[in-house]
Amino acid sequence: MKPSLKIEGLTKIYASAGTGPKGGVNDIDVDLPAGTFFTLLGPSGCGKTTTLRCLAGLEMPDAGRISVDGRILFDDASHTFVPANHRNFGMVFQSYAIWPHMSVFENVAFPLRVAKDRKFSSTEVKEMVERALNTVSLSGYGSRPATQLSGGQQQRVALARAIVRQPKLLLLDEPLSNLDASLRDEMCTELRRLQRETGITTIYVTHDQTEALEMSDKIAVMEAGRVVQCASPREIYRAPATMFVADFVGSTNWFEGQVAGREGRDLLVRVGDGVTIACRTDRPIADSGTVRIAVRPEAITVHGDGAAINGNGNRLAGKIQSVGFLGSMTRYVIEAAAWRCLVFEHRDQQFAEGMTVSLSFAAEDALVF
Ligand SMILES: Nc1ncnc2c1ncn2[C@@H]1O[C@H](COP(=O)(O)OP(=O)(O)OP(=O)(O)O)[C@@H](O)[C@H]1O
Repeated sequence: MKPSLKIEGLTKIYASAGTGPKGGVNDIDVDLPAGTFFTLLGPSGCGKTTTLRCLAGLEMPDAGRISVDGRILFDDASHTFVPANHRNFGMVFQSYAIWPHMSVFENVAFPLRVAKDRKFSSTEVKEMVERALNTVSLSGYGSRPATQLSGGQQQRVALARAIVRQPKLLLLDEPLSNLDASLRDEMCTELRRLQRETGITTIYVTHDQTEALEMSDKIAVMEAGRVVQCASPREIYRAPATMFVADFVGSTNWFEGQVAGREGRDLLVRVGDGVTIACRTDRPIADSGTVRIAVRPEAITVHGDGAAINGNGNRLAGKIQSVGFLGSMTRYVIEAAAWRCLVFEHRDQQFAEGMTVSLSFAAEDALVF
């Protein structure tokens, strides 16, 4: 696939008024093939919006280089900066900013009417607006006043306006955060469909890990102005590069213990009196010292006391502390070797509070940090 967006060493530091930490982003590298749905994911203040604003041309970076389809938009070395209105990017922000005094048609036509680099004939405008409205499933809504639309429909109008000029890049900053939960789910699916159909390279900003995992081809997890891992949703979830990523994306059980040696490909870690966890790891970890182990709640299986457990892997004795019925799964909180473990099981509830049980999980599911 041909490359689309390339960001190299992007840095934007905001001068802090006081002595506190400086905000912004530091040394961001991203290289995406055309047509990627790419998500910047991280907690509040980690630099997602700053990165997006630098891409949009709304912010002047301090250093680095940004190019789209080989066209350089920013390069500090050659003092290149293409202003926002010459980038032809579509943008949708949290407050989707639909103009209430205009019809749906005029809202979507707006970027074509104000375009400085091209004049569009009225036939072109009509065709382009109708195509955009059709893409967001709002054909026939053109003459409606924008104020007579539901929140979800207004969001679609904002999207239609963003894609009407068939932009090279679509920039979305938390576009679903003002919608209620069921509408958000629907728009998640809709956005993904729209992106696949149009093939527009999309940069999506969110702090919601579920949205990120569900929609993205690739995710960059950000922490304190830096990208700490950039990978597919599966890899981010299954092989988090740092404790921060393991903690931020999905739920994790943490154990802490002393390295007790190695057995074949496994590192053995003592996490309690006579309790050792085997962790399959390729990371270079010293044969002594303290480490932390992360195990996902769904990687653990609960067995009845004394039940035969097939196969190799880790075994811990435990006691059920609480049971929660969540419809499609059961959530157990279990005390095991003085650790509090969260377990998600898709089987119907089989164990009750206070029962003695055994937990098992594979060495491959015990990630060591
Ligand atoms: N104009 C500005 N002046 C000074 N500091 C800023 C400015 N804009 C952002 N910052 C700081 O830069 C850091 C990154 O902010 P940014 O808005 O990019 O984070 P974010 O990840 O998008 O957060 P949120 O999810 O809350 O929107 C923060 O520490 C923020 O306070």
